[in-house]
Amino acid sequence: MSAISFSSTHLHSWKNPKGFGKVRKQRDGKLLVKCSSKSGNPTSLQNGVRVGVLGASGYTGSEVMRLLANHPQFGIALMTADRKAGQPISSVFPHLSTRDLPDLIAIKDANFSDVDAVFCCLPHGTTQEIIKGLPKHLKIVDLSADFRLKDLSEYEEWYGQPHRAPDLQKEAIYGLTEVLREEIKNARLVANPGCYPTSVQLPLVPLIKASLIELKNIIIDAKSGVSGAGRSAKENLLFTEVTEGLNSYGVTLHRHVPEIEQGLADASGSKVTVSFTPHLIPMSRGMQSTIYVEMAPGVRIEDLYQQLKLSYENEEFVFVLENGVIPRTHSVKGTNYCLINVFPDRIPGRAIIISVIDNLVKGASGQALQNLNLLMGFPENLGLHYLPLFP
Ligand SMILES: NC(=O)C1=CN([C@@H]2O[C@H](COP(=O)(O)OP(=O)(O)OC[C@H]3O[C@@H](n4cnc5c(N)ncnc54)[C@H](OP(=O)(O)O)[C@@H]3O)[C@@H](O)[C@H]2O)C=CC1
Ligand SMILES: CC(=O)N[C@@H](CCC(=O)OP(=O)(O)O)C(=O)O
Repeated sequence: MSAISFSSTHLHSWKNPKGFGKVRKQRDGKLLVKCSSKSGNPTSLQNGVRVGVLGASGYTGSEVMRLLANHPQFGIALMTADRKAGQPISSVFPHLSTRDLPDLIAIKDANFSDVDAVFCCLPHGTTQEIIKGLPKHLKIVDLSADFRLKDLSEYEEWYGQPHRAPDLQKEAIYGLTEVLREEIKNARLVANPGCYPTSVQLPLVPLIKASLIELKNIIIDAKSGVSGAGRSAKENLLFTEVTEGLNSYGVTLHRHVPEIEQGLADASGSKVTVSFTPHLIPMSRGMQSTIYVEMAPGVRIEDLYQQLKLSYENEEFVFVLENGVIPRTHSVKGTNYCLINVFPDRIPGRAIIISVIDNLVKGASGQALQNLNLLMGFPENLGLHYLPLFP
């Protein structure tokens, strides 16, 4: 299989992009998703899904809107913000000015009776209180970390506060699509994975399930573009602090450690402890996890490679590159792809795995759209046909 190929379904919906725009109710009560751009021809769609974007003035919110521009079934019914509530999207995100979108409003002013589903793109901590107050008919994909950890005491330990919506937390399904697809289809609330945990679990889960690697001595050296930290102003994110340098952070303490360990423990059936060090690199988006593992006795590098190839041969968004080809963040920029490869370490018995994603797409809004497609009964690839921006 070539590294990047498209099925005919891809090409069909890629060539005929409809959708995106405001949702309006017609006199006969039928739903009209008015799909238009200021520069393009309006098209309309009956019985479309009315989507709300909570936190639409942030990076993941804006990425949801970019992706929905290619979606044939979802229309944007409402968009919320906090400090920027009351502003038109064109003043907050000039790059979306060409689109006919609702103005940003505060969540307290939102009417959810005309909405079917929401992307919740809010800061973790505040999210659980907000989701607790949402009507029960809504399907929700939450991009924050609030509902990812199954063990509430672990949540409290790593997030420094007791969980304020424990019942909802029990209901939530972890949204690593390629691993939990069947559970996600029947969920109401999906906890979309963190970006680092996505880039780490996609290569490791199949290898652990096949008992090809040891559960000890897993070392993850991960690097993220600055958009991973969100759009709000922070001193450590100033241009002067970030440019021309590499900044490690959260050494041994990052809150993605328990999320990664939870996913790997689910795959193995026993406890897993990892070394994980994230770094901020001077680029806007993109993420690489370089993972050092010990192979199980008698296992060869070819076995790891074949297992990964086999696990992902029918997956659209996860690709194992040709032997020896090094995954690069440039190759996934703006796309929902995760590219993986595995290399023999010079230390006998060890392997080096490299995994790259775009933190804002497969690491956040793209995977969230993949999940909402499943929740609403659509093919999971709908609206996700983007080739990378390269170079
Ligand atoms: N950035 C990334 O790569 C990834 C992010 N995530 C997670 O997704 C979520 C969103 O991240 P991101 O888009 O980067 O964050 P941003 O900081 O860019 O955006 C946050 C959004 O939430 C709104 N908001 C902030 N506080 C409140 C509040 N108290 N009540 C209501 N709305 C509020 C903001 O409104 P306003 O602008 O008006 O203040 C803004 O729209 C976070 O939980 C993050 O951890 C997950 C994976 C990757
Ligand atoms: C560069 C950067 O700061 N990245 C964020 C992770 C973003 C993400 O995936 O995280 P959550 O959804 O779990 O918040 C961080 O390290 O906290």
